[in-house]
Amino acid sequence: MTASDSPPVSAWRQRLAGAGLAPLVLVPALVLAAGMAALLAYLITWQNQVGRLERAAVPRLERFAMQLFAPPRRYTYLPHLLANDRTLRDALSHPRDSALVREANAYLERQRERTGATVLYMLDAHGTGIAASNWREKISFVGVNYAYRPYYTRALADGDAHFYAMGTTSHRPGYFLSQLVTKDDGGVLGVAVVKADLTMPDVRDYGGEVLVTDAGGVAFLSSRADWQYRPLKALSASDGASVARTRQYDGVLRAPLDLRTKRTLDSGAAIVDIGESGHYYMVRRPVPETDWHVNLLLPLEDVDVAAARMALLAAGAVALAALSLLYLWQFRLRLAERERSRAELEGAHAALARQHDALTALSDQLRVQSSTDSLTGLFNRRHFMESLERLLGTAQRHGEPLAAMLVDADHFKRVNDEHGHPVGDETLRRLAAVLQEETRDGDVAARYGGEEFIIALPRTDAAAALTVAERILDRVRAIRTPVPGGTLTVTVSIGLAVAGPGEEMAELIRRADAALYEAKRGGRDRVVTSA
Ligand SMILES: Nc1nc2c(ncn2[C@@H]2O[C@H](COP(=O)(O)OP(=O)(O)OP(=O)(O)O)[C@@H](O)[C@H]2O)c(=O)[nH]1
Repeated sequence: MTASDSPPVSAWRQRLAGAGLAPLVLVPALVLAAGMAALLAYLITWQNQVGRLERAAVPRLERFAMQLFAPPRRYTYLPHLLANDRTLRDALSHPRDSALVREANAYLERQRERTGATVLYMLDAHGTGIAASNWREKISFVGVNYAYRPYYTRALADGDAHFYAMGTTSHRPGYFLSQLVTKDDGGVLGVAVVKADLTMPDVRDYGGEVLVTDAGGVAFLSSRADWQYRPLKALSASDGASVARTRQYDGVLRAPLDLRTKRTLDSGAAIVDIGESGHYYMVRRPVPETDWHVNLLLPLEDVDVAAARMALLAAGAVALAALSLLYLWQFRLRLAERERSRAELEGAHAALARQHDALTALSDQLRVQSSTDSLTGLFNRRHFMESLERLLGTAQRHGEPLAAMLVDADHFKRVNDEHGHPVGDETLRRLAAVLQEETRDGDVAARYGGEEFIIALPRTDAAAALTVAERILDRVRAIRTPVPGGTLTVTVSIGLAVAGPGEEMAELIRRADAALYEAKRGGRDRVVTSA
């Protein structure tokens, strides 16, 4: 098949529909369209909802940081105060003097109560705790060496320091403020330290979870109790070693949270899964002056549900629209089909009507032919006999006269013999024309056989019929048929009979024939009326 003789598109469409192929093509197309719409709606809704979360997340993080770090800043003055206190300096100078140390402990205890800080303590020049506000407690800082802690080393180097860290003894995160304590001669006497615990601010209205993680990713502050002291992911070897060395999570560190990053967004935030807990939008910020991070985790279940709902709606809408279009299309096809059937029916009907007309014409023609004599155009003998039978019946019912006359050409054999058969035929046609012209409507003139004619004249009595016969004789005498060398004239003899009451048709004809015989015998070219 070439391009030029391929069927037009509409024909293909009809073929598709007709062959039942439409569902094979349309159903997958519909499913694909609905699927695409669902996907698009899902992505757009998801993006919008996450955008909304993202816009809300940053101010929450800032608020959190403010709440977290506001309290410790209140204590910046305190280490300096301790470093210059005579009692404490005395205790540092004479650490073996238990009375001085007791006095220092009591002083620190009072200051702690007054200020609300978590622990106040004094380290000697080697970093060992000499006096502490928690000296009475089971886990006291007295006697513990903190020389490796940055707040100590930095104070030695810089005079003072502030430092956020996990407490190695308390295992609680805090804000450490330190101040170098010097002797009057400038030598190092020790370091005064104030620790303010960091506590978890109230984040109930954040719509999610907040975690503060250290450099190794351990969540040391968490809005969810079961996430506290758990690394976000399994600790790296070096982080594990560091945790072991500093001993800051001894006895509290738990299994990793198993955080898996699914996607990183342009903003730097990420979509993560946390173990079996679910699916979260996660944004994190470093905490200034520390190696910590604040992490905000917002659950994405609602976003997923909203996106899925929109996807479902979009797919439904597309499916509905597509089904409506399909229905319209089918409806149009069916309309076109019906229109075509109607046109076909009308065509068939018109063809039938034409056939019917042709048959009627043929039948008329046959009827005329079957009742007509082909040479003269007059009725034939069979038709005449049927007509006479009917006319005779009518005449007798109404008591009306009916005449019958037999008209026979005289010496016609001679015409044929002398001038040939065609001249004979022409003569017969001219005789027939005279008979046709001389009879009225309602009369029936027919060729009875050979050169003999017969006429039925209803409502005609003998006298009237005689007049007609005389006129026929005259007209025949006047016929001039051209023949080689001149013209031919003919005469006819007529036998006339008028039907008697109740007379049979055969009898009437027989009497007319007898009268005709009389006319021939009487010399021809005349009319004889049956008695
Ligand atoms: N040309 C022609 N001749 C016909 C036709 N039918 C009959 N004839 C002839 O008419 C002639 C009739 O002859 P006959 O019956 O002997 O009678 P006639 O010669 O007319 O003599 P009369 O009737 O006694 O006057 C015959 O020669 C037939 O052949 C016809 O259709 N055409």
